[in-house]
Amino acid sequence: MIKILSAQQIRALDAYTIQHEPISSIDLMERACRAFVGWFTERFDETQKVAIVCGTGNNGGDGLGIARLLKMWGYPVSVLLIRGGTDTEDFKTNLERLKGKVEVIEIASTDSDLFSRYDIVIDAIFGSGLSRPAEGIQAAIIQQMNQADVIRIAVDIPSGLQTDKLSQGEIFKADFTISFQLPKLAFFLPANHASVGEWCLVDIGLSKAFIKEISSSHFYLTSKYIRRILKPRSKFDHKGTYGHALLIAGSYGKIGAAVLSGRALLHAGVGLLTLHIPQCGYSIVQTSLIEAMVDVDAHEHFLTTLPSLDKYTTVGVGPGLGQDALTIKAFGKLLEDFRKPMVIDADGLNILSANRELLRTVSPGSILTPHPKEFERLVGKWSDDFDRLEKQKALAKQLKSVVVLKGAYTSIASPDGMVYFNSTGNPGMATGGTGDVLTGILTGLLAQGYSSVDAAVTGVYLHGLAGDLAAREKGMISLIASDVIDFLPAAFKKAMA
Ligand SMILES: NC(=O)C1=CN([C@@H]2O[C@H](COP(=O)(O)OP(=O)(O)OC[C@H]3O[C@@H](n4cnc5c(N)ncnc54)[C@H](O)[C@@H]3O)[C@@H](O)[C@H]2O)[C@@H](O)CC1
Ligand SMILES: Nc1ncnc2c1ncn2[C@@H]1O[C@H](COP(=O)(O)OP(=O)(O)O)[C@@H](O)[C@H]1O
Ligand SMILES: [K+]
Repeated sequence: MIKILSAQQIRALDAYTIQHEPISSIDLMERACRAFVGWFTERFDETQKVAIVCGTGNNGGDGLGIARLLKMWGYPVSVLLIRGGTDTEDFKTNLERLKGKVEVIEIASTDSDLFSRYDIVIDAIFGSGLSRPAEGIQAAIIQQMNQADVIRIAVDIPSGLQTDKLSQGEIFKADFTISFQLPKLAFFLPANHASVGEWCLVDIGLSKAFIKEISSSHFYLTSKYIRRILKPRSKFDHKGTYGHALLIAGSYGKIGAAVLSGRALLHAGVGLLTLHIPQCGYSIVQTSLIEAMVDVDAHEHFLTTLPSLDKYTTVGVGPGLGQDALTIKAFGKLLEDFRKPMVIDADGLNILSANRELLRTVSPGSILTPHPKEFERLVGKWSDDFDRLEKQKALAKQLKSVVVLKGAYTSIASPDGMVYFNSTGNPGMATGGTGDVLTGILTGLLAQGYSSVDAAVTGVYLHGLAGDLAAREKGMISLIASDVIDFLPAAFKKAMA
């Protein structure tokens, strides 16, 4: 799991590394420059004409160092320098080291067309030291960089983008952001995608001991972390070891949701599965999910009655349920009677939004899986992505449950204020039914005894990984929810390898 640190914590991390490794600040900067150049030279050849736009802080210092190294590699490089503010010591040193090696053009206005003779523009104006929106000459140059017909690459973070709070004003629109060691919170928020582009991390040897010790409430999920959670099977395990899940899903015209969810639940490793469905779904489910048992509702078309709940380890509820008055009543009774953690999705969430008194009865430790529209119904409109994140944390705390907000970088908020951003998944999964698949996986993991947070984190990761493996074979456009289920076994194998 990778910690996501605030701008202030990143500064402290830099300072700690310098003091305790120990390494001089300029040598650390040189390491950052080399790491950037390592990434760059693997992708672009020496025919590319490169402009590096530098400010006068340490991000600008990085830019100058990168210019010197790229020149050594044989790239045609120019530095465009924007004066203003105080020059940092490492900036000054790197400017000195550049003398006679690379052309440095000081730019004081944007009158001329600065970028038409370049193929690639590297942005080193502001890094994590940005303290207010870019304005004046910096803003005008960022604007011109954004309009130029070039490949845009940001050093550490796009200039103008705040690391951990709402950004305003002109922001560099990177095709690639090469970030030093740790990702920034800003990278995970939808509104920043156009600025951050495709991002990657390069290791610059910042203190691992400091990173381990420092507290953070934001994390980025890694395969290593998931492998540690997943439990291998033991010789004498039997189906009772892995729980009996009850899935309440489907209504007339939406029995497919129950089938998708149920299939995923079985492949997630549950011991036993019973589906509770309306009568119209009986033959469909019995023929398509032969491993599952079926309990039939009193109603032909939707949920109105509940089976006896005692024997179930956990419940997954919501996909394709509909919102008939009788369904709402049965759902309310389910929340009241089943006091163990359960997974609530789709119409389960919509019913909660429309019948807010039911929120009080959500069993602590449950997992709620809204997509952004369902989340808006639950918490109201948000003013920006940071506000949305706060609302997600608040709901998790209020319900003492895990709130999984689905989308790119699905975020998982735990009741104790932690947020985990998922690293798997792709836009091929933006297709009907993939959410139902996730509900099945999460219910399956809860049934097997994983804690709610572990089940949510692991399930979201595996769901995305299955989607990635499916997309590799089928492509994103043709990918359907069933493909995600088909690749779930491969995802489990890969995650546990
Ligand atoms: N030893 C270190 O501290 C290392 C720092 N590194 C680089 O240093 C960067 C951070 O450097 P700095 O802290 O010097 O800051 P920046 O280079 O990000 O910012 C430059 C300066 O601009 C000022 N400023 C902020 N917002 C402004 C605005 N809107 N308009 C005008 N001026 C503004 C700031 O006060 C700061 O002095 C990182 O992003 C990274 O690129 C790397 O070299 C790795 C090592
Ligand atoms: N652009 C994307 N990147 C990664 N994952 C995505 C993307 N779009 C959708 N997904 C994933 O697909 C699933 C969609 O769920 P949902 O909207 O509930 O679908 P449905 O209700 O049709 O089942 C979520 O798990 C979401 O994270
Ligand atoms: K930058």
